[in-house]
Amino acid sequence: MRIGIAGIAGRMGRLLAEEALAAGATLAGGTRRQAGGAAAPAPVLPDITALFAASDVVIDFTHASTAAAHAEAAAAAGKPFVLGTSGLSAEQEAAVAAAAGRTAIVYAANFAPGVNLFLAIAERMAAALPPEQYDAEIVEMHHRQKVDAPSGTAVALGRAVARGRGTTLEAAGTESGRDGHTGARQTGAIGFAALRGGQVVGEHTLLFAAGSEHIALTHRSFDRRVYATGAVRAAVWLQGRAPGLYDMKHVLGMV
Ligand SMILES: NC(=O)C1=CN([C@@H]2O[C@H](COP(=O)(O)OP(=O)(O)OC[C@H]3O[C@@H](n4cnc5c(N)ncnc54)[C@H](OP(=O)(O)O)[C@@H]3O)[C@@H](O)[C@H]2O)C=CC1
Ligand SMILES: O=C(O)C1=N[C@H](C(=O)O)C[C@H](O)C1
Repeated sequence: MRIGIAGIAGRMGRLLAEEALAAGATLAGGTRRQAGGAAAPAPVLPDITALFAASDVVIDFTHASTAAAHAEAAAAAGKPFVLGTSGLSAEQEAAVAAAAGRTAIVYAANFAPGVNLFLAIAERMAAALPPEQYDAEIVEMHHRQKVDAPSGTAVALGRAVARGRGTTLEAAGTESGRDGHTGARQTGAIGFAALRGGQVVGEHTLLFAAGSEHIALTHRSFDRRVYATGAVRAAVWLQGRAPGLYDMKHVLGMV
């Protein structure tokens, strides 16, 4: 299997190249935004179209602004696509979903198995703890280079809580970046707080706070290789898959 890697010189791109080779795949090459900077571990191709032409599957951990065009390139080439980029807008997510009508796409906020179990548990906790009594707050911390907030995983946790409560994140309402005279917390809203500093790989805590008790669940990643291993696993799983929008719970057999 030939794996192509968008953003091959990035933090994730370099690990994805190592994990693709470790899984016995061939590295078809990669793309990058600009010449120069960190060395790429495989040939850099001129653009995403050339990358799809050279690959059986492309893995993309780059920037939200590229997601819609990359998903469209996957659909045009009829090749499967693994998308791990975070910070997509509703419009960008809709474009990815539309492309998945024509080719198989795994789009996941987090490729670590433990986080995907966390998402399933979050939904069950939310279903059991009434929003009138239990305020849901999500706290995440990442390395100082991260460019988007809240993290994709934090948003996925918020969506899981909303689903467990029989609603959506949009309908439940969110509170983030509290500062100054914010007024009292809205009942049922889902709170987000993002910390940035040092080289923290990724930490997420989901807290349900009631008048007389708190319950909190935390996931910590110590090595971002866990994401690369999961993404390569998704690339292998996609081979021969029918068009559709999948996520890591499908790859892990959790549904
Ligand atoms: N789903 C998951 O499990 C995980 C998701 N992520 C997400 O993956 C993404 C990348 O993270 P990370 O590897 O740390 O980031 P880096 O900044 O280290 O790497 C990003 C790569 O993408 C390229 N790139 C950046 N912007 C653009 C652009 N506008 N057009 C084309 N290429 C671009 C860069 O190219 P160049 O080298 O030329 O600068 C670089 O190779 C983030 O959205 C992050 O949140 C990260 C870890 C796990
Ligand atoms: O940028 C990162 O590093 C990470 N991004 C993903 C996210 O936004 O949730 C996954 C992981 O937390 C690392």
